[in-house]
Amino acid sequence: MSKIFVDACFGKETPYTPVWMMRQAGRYLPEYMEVRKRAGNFLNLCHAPDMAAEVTIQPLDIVGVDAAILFSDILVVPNEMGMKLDFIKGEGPVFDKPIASEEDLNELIGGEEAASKLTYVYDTIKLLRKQLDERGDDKALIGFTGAPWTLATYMIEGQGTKTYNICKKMMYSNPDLLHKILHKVTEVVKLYMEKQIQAGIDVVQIFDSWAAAIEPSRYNEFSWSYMVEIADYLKAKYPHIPIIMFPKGIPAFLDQVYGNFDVFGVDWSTPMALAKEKLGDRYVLQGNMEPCRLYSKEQTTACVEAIQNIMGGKRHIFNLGHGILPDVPVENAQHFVRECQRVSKKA
Ligand SMILES: Cc1c2[nH]c(c1CCC(=O)O)Cc1[nH]c(c(CCC(=O)O)c1C)Cc1[nH]c(c(CCC(=O)O)c1C)Cc1[nH]c(c(C)c1CCC(=O)O)C2
Repeated sequence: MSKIFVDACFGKETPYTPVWMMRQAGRYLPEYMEVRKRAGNFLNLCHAPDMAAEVTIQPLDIVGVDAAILFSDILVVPNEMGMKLDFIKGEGPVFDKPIASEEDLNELIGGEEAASKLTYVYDTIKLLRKQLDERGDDKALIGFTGAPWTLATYMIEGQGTKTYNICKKMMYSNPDLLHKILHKVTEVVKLYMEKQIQAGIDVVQIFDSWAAAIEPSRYNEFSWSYMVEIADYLKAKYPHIPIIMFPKGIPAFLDQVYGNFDVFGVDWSTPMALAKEKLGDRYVLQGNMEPCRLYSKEQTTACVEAIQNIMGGKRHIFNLGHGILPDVPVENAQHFVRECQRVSKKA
C-alpha cells in the first residue's frame, strides 16, 4: 500500500492534501527540549539513534503531521568530511577551520569514505523504519540533505553569514575552487542520499536554504545544476522515491527551473499563484505559508484558505514557506495542521 504523502508527491489524487512543517522537530516542542537535555547537546542528539528517532516521531503524535522528517542536520556531512563542527549557543553552527584554498579542500575526506562515516544517520533511519512500520499509520519518512551550495557557504564562511562575502569573493575571483568544493560535496551527497534510501526513507528533500544569496543569472551554475545532478543520480536508481527541491527565495529563477524531480518547495516570499503558473503543470508544489503567520490562529486560517483556493487540492502538499520558529505556541502549530486537513478534505 502506498502512502498518502508519497502519492501526493507523485501528483496522484489523495483523500486530503497532506501537510508537514519544515523544522517540525525542534525547540517549540517541550518534549523535544526534554530529550535534548537528556542528550546533553544538539550534536549528541544527532549521534544517538534512539533519541533522534524519538524526536523525529514527536510531531506526528503531538501536531498530527502526515510525514516525519529525519532528525539530523545538514552540517553532519561537512563534519564527517573532516571539518570540526560546534553549535555555539546564540551563534549557531561554527566550523573551526573554514576552506580557504585547494590544499584545505584536499585535506577533506570525499566520496564513499565520507558517506560511510554517517552510520548514526543510517541507524536512526533503520530504527525509524521499524517504528513507523509497527505503527501502521501511513506516515512517510522524509530524508534530507543540504544542497551543495548551502553546505559550501558554511564550509567557506565557517559559520552563518548575512553577506556571504567570503564565498562570493571566491565565486567571482576563484570560481574554479568553488566548483571543486561543490563537486566534492556533490559526490558525497549523492552517496549519502543513496544510503539514506537504502536504510529506509520514503522521500528525499534537498534544502537550498541560501539560494537567494546568488544572483539569478549565476544560480544554475553554482547551485541548481548540482542539485539536478544529485536528483539525476538518485532517479536513475530509485525512481519510486520522490524528490523535493527546496531552493529558498528564488522567484526570479522560476522560469529557468528544470530537472528530473517531483516536488518544488515554494518558499514564503514567492507567491503561490506565480509558482503554480510557472511550474504547476510540471511539478507538484509544496508550501508555502509564511512561518510567522503561526503566531496568529486567525492569520493561519486565512492563509491556509487562500493557498487552498489557489491550489484547489490538486498537485499540492501543505507546508510552511520555511522553518517553524522556536517561540511558536504548540497549539498554533496544531491549529495549522488541522486547518490544512479541514479545508482539503474531500467528501
Ligand atoms: C540551514 C540549515 C541548517 N540545518 C538545516 C538547514 C536547512 C533548513 C533550513 O533552512 O532551515 C536542516 C535541519 N536542521 C534540523 C533539521 C531536523 C528536522 C526538522 O526539520 O524537524 C533539519 C531538516 C534540526 C536542527 N538544527 C539545529 C537545531 C537547533 C538546535 C537546538 O538548539 O536544539 C535543530 C532542531 C541547529 C542549526 N542547524 C543549522 C543552523 C543554522 C542551526 C542553528 C539555528 C537554529 O538554532 O535554529 C543549519
